Amino acid sequence: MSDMKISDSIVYVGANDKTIDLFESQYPVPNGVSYNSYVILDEKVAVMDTVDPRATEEWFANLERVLAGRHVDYLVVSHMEPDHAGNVQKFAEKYPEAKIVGNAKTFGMMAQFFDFDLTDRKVEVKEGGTLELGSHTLQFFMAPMVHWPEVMVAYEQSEKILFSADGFGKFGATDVDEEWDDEAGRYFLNIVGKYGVQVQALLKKASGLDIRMICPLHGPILKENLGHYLGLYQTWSSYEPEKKGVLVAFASIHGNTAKASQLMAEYLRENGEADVTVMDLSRTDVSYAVRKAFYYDRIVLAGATYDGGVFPCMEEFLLHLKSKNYQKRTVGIIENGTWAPLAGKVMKGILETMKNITIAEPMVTIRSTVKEDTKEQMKELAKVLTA
Ligand SMILES: Cc1cc2nc3c(=O)[nH]c(=O)nc-3n(C[C@H](O)[C@H](O)[C@H](O)COP(=O)(O)O)c2cc1C
Repeated sequence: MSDMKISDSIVYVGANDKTIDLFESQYPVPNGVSYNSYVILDEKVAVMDTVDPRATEEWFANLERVLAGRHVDYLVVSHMEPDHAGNVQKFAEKYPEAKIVGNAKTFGMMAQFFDFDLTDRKVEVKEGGTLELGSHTLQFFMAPMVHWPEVMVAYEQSEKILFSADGFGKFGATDVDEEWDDEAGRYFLNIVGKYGVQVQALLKKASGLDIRMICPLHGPILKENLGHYLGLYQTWSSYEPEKKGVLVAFASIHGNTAKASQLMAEYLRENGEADVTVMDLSRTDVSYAVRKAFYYDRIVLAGATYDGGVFPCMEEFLLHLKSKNYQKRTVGIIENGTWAPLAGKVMKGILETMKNITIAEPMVTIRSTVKEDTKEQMKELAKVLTA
């Protein structure tokens, strides 16, 4: 990849990965992912994070070219997750003159991941601490659990750049032209979503800084319209919906619950609901469903009964939502069962363990296929949900 100039003194040296199957062994990334890394060239030279071991060679080649023979003074490690810190030991061996910058927790983890001598090489920073590079000064702010405990972000004071670690990250390689909100939302809500309170704390610290540019560790560098991105982070981290609308998410074995879900969407639209999305949980990766569930203010869960419980893809979806702190939403429930419908009870049971969830009545029970009486129940539920 060609070097990307961030400014006269700052250069991008990261790499795009378009061959990875699942990011974090879990998330499909149809447009790949980038592992961002930056070099600040001043009287002192600082490298901001390493990259995933999948991109080691490309990163070292980028780094060498940009350094053009200069020594490295500091490697700043924002956190120890291997997709960014995977090359810390290799870097430390290749650049023995470089000091490693982290906080107390970073160094505790570094010893767990690696086995190299940090004596005389550690620069331990604390909240608000600074690192002088010449005309550039990095100031560090701790961002615990956004999304690992040792995370810290760095604010470069002269150019007003926030090196935001995984904050403001996005799936997708940097050379792919795609809209930011959806893939950044899927990244945030699935990966950092659980830690809304901690993200709010970081946003509060950021509000005291004059930020002109955000350099995250995944996805594009944000240079314009920063209020848009900060606003979305505010919405996501406070678990507020992005838009008024309904997700109808279904788990159907033989297709009847799927048909009922399409019908439910029709009834919602007939009641004036402008934005309704229907999703097949068997055939949609759960990370997209989680993103859409947070996007809207309401959801209808339609699940077939399966072995005395709910069809597993619905249960998995609900457990993901619970682990990401899904809350502040109204939920309608449709269950289907042929001999002993139980899916509704199971779905309700999981929902009741979440905060601020309102379950809309009536809960609809379908026995195998939709009949007139179930149509009436669904129409009633649609009315309640759109009231
Ligand atoms: C393996 C399997 C297990 C099932 N277990 C139950 C059950 O415990 N109770 C029940 O009422 N229906 C059970 N059903 C029936 C489903 O709930 C049935 O598919 C549903 O009523 C029709 O909806 P669908 O076409 O969306 O799958 C089961 C179906 C299958 C294939």
